[in-house]
Amino acid sequence: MKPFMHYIKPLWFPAAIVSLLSLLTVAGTLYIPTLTATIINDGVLKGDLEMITSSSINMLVVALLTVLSAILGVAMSAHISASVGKVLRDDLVKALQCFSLRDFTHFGTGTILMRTSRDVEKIQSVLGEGLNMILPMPLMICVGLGLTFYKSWQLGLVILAVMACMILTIIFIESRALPIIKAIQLKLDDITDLVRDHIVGMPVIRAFNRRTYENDKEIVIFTESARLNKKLRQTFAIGLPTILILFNMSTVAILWFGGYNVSMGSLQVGDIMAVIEYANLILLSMLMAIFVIIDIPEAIVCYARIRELLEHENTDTFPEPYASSITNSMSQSTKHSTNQGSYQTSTGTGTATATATATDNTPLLEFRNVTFRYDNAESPALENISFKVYHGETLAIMGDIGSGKSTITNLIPRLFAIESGDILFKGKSIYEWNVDDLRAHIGYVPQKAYLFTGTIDMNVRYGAASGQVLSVEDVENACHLAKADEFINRLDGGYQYTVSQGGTNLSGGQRQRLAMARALVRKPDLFIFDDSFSALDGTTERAVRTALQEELQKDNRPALISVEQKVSAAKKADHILIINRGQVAGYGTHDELATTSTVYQQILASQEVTA
Ligand SMILES: Nc1ncnc2c1ncn2[C@@H]1O[C@H](COP(=O)(O)OP(=O)(O)OP(=O)(O)O)[C@@H](O)[C@H]1O
Repeated sequence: MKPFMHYIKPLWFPAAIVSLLSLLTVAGTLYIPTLTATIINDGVLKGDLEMITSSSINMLVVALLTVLSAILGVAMSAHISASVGKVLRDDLVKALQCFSLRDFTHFGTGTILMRTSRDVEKIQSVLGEGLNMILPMPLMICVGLGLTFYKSWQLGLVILAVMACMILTIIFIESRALPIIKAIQLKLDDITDLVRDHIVGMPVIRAFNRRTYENDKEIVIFTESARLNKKLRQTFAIGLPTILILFNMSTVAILWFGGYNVSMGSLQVGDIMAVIEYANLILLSMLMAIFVIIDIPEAIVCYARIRELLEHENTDTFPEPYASSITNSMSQSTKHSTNQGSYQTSTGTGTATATATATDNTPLLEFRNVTFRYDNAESPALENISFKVYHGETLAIMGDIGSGKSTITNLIPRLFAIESGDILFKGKSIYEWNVDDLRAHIGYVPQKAYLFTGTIDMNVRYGAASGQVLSVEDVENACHLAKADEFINRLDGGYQYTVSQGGTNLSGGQRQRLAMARALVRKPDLFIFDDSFSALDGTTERAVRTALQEELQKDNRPALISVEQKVSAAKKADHILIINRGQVAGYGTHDELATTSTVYQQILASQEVTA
């Protein structure tokens, strides 16, 4: 695990200033009671008014300087903790961008959200408070105890004894609290998952009157969380009064031993006042430091949880013969680059660029005996899939629900890695492509259109490949092709209309059209439309399909792979791929399949289409 100091190192200068300021604060804080003792012993008891006045002025100046250095120290430590928090969050975001889709499923949304928010927050607060509270503590103890022993060794021993009792109490509390803290953190992850599910699924919950059912689930998890929190508070409740009692007992013991020493003539009254003040400062400083120290184990757990994400190796495997070369290149590449997607920037054995042109006979895309399995699935979702798509061609994929159509489309931009076989793009395995370059050639419209918080313009521009500069006309033209311009112009602010998270303030059809515009603006070589037309009305669908056909005639002759539900749409494609239970059940034109494929014949029959 990368040591935490790695994050502090670049901040050595502000850290050094905080240390210096805390030294000044401690010196000033301890100087005040020393001065008090002098005022009482040499001023008050001897009736020396001049001495009292000059010492009081001194005390005022020292007090002001001490306050100033304390304020500066707090400001500096806030700067350090905020900077560390920022770097940690940056690292986390970069690491998450390198996660495969499997990895997200493996960890779960709740824990990822908690680690990037609450865990970082905890580390930040413990670091900030630690610099303010823990850093001055050793100095306060050493100098405070030294001054006390100088005045009276018996009083020094009293403070030491109280400190020892305090430490034992804290160790006892902490050993009981730590397992509860860990359990609370796991529960918080579950709560985040549950609440997120409820917010996203609220329409379904309401429509099906499942409020009570969901409430019951909430009650179980919230009750358990409340029980753990109560247990934690009870654990602390035993300890804190004990510490306060020890605190007060120290004053009583100092007065008792101090009074005895004064009566024996070995101590002055002012010294007792000073020692009480030293004891208060030492114990208070210890107490405040302990409050932060109590939080350190929790912060360590948080850091370990964060590191688990930061150091997580992408779990996707690669098909032979690319596995070893990709693994090697991954280990050499800069980890956690900022590319969006599953792998590091230089995954793939090379940085292949287009090796075939529109006039070549090389297929634009070729699946060669591809087999793919989802995590922990007993049987593969796809088995031995083979087909080719050429430039300018349209391929419709059809099949039953859950037969594997979307899975095929997801494999092309390497959202998942295949188990065996190969997928070739422009004659090169997609595993030999630099993943960013590969994706730059693909305009992907997922089955469920997702939009990001921001403007419509920003969401469409999201489709730009890296380095591609888009003009206003490019955005408007893509929206026109996707027939999105009609509704955009009716919205308040048009292209600057604010889209809420996920695009929930737009209809399903509007979201789908923007998702298409996002793919079109990229001007890719391969369009992948995963059942993207089903959310559109008939007129819009026809208009978009016509516009898309015109795009396929452009100079770069892009191809289109489209998952289709309706035979009426699929029959216009150059080829149709029929998938049944993860296997190819037919490939050919509509006419060919209508006579050769029983699965296609069943689809025709179900849609009452005659061959
Ligand atoms: N992320 C996943 N993890 C595990 N299994 C999955 C995952 N996604 C899909 N599957 C399974 O893989 C199979 C193929 O799913 P896929 O989504 O490709 O089907 P589809 O033909 O596109 O279905 P639909 O017509 O409903 O969109 C299904 O049996 C499904 O249960």
